[in-house]
Amino acid sequence: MSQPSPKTSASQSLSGSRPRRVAVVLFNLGGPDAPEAVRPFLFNLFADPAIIRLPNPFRFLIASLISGRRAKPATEIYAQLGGKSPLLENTEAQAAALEAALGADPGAEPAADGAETKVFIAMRYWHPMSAETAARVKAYDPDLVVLLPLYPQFSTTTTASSAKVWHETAKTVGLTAPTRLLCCYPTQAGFIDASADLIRPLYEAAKAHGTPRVLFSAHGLPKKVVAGGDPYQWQCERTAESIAAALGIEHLDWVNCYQSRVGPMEWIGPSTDAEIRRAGQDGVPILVVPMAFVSEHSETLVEIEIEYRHLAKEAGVPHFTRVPTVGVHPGFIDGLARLVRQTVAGKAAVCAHNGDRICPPNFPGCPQARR
Ligand SMILES: C=CC1=C(C)c2cc3[nH]c(cc4nc(cc5[nH]c(cc1n2)c(C)c5CCC(=O)O)C(CCC(=O)O)=C4C)c(C)c3C=C
Ligand SMILES: [Fe+2]
Ligand SMILES: [Fe+2]
Repeated sequence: MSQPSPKTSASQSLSGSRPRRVAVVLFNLGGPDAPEAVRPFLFNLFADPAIIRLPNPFRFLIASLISGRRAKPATEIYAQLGGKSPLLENTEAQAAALEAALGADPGAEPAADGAETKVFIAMRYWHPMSAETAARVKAYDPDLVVLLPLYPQFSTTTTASSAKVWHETAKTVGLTAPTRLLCCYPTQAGFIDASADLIRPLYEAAKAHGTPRVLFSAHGLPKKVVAGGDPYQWQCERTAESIAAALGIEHLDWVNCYQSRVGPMEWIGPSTDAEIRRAGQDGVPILVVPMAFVSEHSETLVEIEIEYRHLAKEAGVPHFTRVPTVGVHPGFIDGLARLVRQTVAGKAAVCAHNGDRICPPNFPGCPQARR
């Protein structure tokens, strides 16, 4: 880890000058790093007011109850991955790739003007969490902080929850540098083209088994959250249409569906399992594209790879393909680097879900329009 280079003034304002030292903070969910961590990880998740919308002490009570009940099945899920989630190591690989991409091309557009950039990780429900990362970012002493969620689509349950905790924690540790949140990028070219790139050869291979159907499968949300104004489903639909268009396959058979439901509430649909059964009835091969996740973890490596593959076999689907997440695909990483540069340059991308542009006022599905 390099030492920060000297700056003219620690409290240098951004107005009228480009930042010289930028901290990019990647937000992700976090996952248990050992079997003993599963229950406290789940407690942190269900104690989040963005997930369980109750005041305390009821929320903590419910979180304690649900995490206790869910710990056993969740531990079994993580046991299939060696007892831990691979999310942190995969996010670290993305952080290293992004840092390299940001440092590698000083001539890129828009120019970063020689700003030194360091990439950090703040997980929401397991380590490293905001408190430890905010302290490390403060020690780096940046003159700009860019918050970059590894969630292409904005949700109150993910990006907004992480941003809220980040701002509270930054205040607690005395991190006062100007901070910009890059809210979302569901149709950003780098993300979309990298996704299409990964699908194309697998689609060609699946054609040997019939005309494939592409299932763009996103993590679901309770219907109530969407009815409350969460733009996540709207943005997921835009991602699915954009990847489908980028594939450039005539008469492509595709559907947008939702996985990973937990709890008794009604969730948005159609569900991925219902779509797998329908594909079985129709006798078509399927490709499952995890379009709301950008790296591998339990929801892709267990739920899709093991559980859905098994369900597809039972349902009579002739051929099942799990498409990998974009991970460190150079097109995806370069797309993120471009968004960061735009944000640093103050040009755009504070809200990047409308391509690479700031959304017009009250643009449907834009989280900025709801403030
Ligand atoms: C697009 C990203 C995600 C949204 C939206 C989201 C909402 C959401 N999640 C739960 C409950 C659980 N999620 C769990 C795991 C998990 N969730 C996401 C992403 C989103 N969640 C990821 C990346 C992961 C995987 C973590 C890992 O494996 O490392 C879990 C734990 C696993 C399990 O028990 O199945 C729960 C529980 C809710 C309730 C919710 C919206 C209200
Ligand atoms: Fe989740
Ligand atoms: Fe937007």
